[in-house]
Amino acid sequence: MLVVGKTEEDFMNEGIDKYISRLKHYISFEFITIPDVKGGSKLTTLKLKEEEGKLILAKVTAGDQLILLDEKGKDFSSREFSGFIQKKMNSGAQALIFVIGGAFGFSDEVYEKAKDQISLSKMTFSHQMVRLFFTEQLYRAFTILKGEKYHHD
Ligand SMILES: C[S@@+](CC[C@H](N)C(=O)[O-])C[C@H]1O[C@@H](n2cnc3c(N)ncnc32)[C@H](O)[C@@H]1O
Repeated sequence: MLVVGKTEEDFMNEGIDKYISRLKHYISFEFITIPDVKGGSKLTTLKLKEEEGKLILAKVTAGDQLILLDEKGKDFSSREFSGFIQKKMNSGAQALIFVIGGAFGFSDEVYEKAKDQISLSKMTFSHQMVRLFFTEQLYRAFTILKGEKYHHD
């Protein structure tokens, strides 16, 4: 998973770490933080997104699948999302790279490179909150795939 900028709130870091450690029972999982762009506050929003976009794309190698978290993306139930993950794992991708954008979202270059866009809700969450919600949903997806008693519907 790739995120832009550090998570500042300890209470969120605690939650994110909890789900990442649970996730690691099922998959090899890496949480990569793209550092804030230097002098970012002096850049226009467009330029800032372009600079962040370059840093994001620099982490992607051939065979990786880029999947963006985006409020305008496709929405899933948790069970549907587990099916999506299973299909992706069967597709032979080298790695699935889920990306959470910065405060202003993604550049056009990042959208062009992305294979899929996933929405957690039509509402916009802070880029920090989404890290916590999404690590929990990923964990939930694996418990569904393994038939474990975590998800109930
Ligand atoms: C504050 S939002 C950026 C909003 C910005 N208006 C945009 O155009 O994308 C920061 C990041 O959090 C993630 N995000 C926020 N709400 C989301 C949602 N409902 N579903 C999926 N991702 C979301 C996205 O990765 C987004 O780039």
